[in-house]
Amino acid sequence: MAGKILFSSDIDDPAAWAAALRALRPDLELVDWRAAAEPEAFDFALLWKPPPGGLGPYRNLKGIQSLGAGINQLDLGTLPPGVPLARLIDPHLTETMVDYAVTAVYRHFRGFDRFERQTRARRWAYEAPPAKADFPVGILGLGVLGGAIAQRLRTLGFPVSGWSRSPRPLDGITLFAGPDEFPAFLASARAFVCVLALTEHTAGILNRETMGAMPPGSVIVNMGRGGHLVEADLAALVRAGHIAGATLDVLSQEPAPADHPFYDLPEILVTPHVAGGIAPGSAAPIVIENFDRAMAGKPLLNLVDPARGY
Ligand SMILES: O=C(O)C(=O)CO
Repeated sequence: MAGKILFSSDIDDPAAWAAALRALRPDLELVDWRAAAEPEAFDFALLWKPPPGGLGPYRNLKGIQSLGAGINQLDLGTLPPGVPLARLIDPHLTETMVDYAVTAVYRHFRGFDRFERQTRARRWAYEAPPAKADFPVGILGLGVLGGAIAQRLRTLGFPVSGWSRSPRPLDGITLFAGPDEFPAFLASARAFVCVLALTEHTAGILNRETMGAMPPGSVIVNMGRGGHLVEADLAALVRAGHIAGATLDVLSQEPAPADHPFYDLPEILVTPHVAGGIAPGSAAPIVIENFDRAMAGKPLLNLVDPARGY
């Protein structure tokens, strides 16, 4: 069915998206919000964030597709009530998230974080290469992304554990579920990779108490949302030497202000929310499928449950 799709993102390219959709479905017109006249003519929206001024004027939307696996950047409370919202899960996004997690884990595992600092300090300090058996990795969040990261790390030879709110069986991964098993999970690893959805239950889950319960020398990789981590607590635990380092792709404020304390801590590497890549060529078929479902009144793929928050 022909239709008109609103596009809004400050990081994705509207021309590339228009071309990718047109190549598959010439009857679909994608219009960037800056060029959008007649808001009531739009059927569907493809968004990283809503346009300034919100979606109120776009009264006839039948579905909204996030341009990310996460949806918190959309601020659910500001979206039109009753319009279904979908997360974006596609092979390119998953692969780029897996690549990022593996790179960050290896960087800490092989001590590149320390060697980078030693290089700048003109120091040569030999260390015997470590064994993976001594570097178990714990994954917070075992959805599509967490599951793929856990399996890849396991294939690479790391002992892997995972925690999710409800049990998610995964081959070869030591599983922990729910609040009762969280302390045992925190004791089970040396590197912790967070890919949880941000909800009222997971906000601030990496805090003084939980990171303090991790084995001394643990490292944190956060590629979920900035709201998962209490930043002042991480800074304090790094200064105290309990947490050895962190690789953070997401912060509570993005872009981070130039005076953010993490910029002064050599143990912390900040990347500018680049972990997951969205490629129009890869994701366009999923967007089209969800457009067609929305127009037919069918449930969207990767539909967000507003009560659950993801
Ligand atoms: O897909 C998302 O939500 C991301 O934040 C990717 O990094």
